[in-house]
Amino acid sequence: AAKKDKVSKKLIKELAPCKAILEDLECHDDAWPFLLPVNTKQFPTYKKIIKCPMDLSTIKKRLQDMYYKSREEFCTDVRQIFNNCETFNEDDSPVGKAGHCMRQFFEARWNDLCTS
Ligand SMILES: Cc1ncccc1N[C@@H]1CCC[C@@H]1S(C)(=O)=O
Repeated sequence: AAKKDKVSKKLIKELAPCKAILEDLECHDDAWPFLLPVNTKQFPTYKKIIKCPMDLSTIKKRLQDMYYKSREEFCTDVRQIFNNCETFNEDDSPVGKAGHCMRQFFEARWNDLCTS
């Protein structure tokens, strides 16, 4: 039991900062395209082009459900949002620009963590 407790304590320590970063992403001015799963009724080709859809509400649920086993798994899901955005949207489109901005914001916050 002691070993398990140590692991879970470590995990809470690891994932608490992820929750803080997620909240900052959700309230960012440029988060509007990424708050919910892409509407495949509005964008019927999305499912065909994007194999691993991801969005901020899904990551929030995964954090709450203790789905992530490490900080890295959280980071991979966040980067998936921005990679999908680059695949589907033109760089100079409103959604494309928002994606580049949000990725920069995230990576800076992520670096703060890793060096802290
Ligand atoms: C992130 C994304 N990537 C490709 C196409 C569309 C979108 N977002 C749309 C634009 C605003 C919200 C909708 S949404 C998330 O409701 O579909």
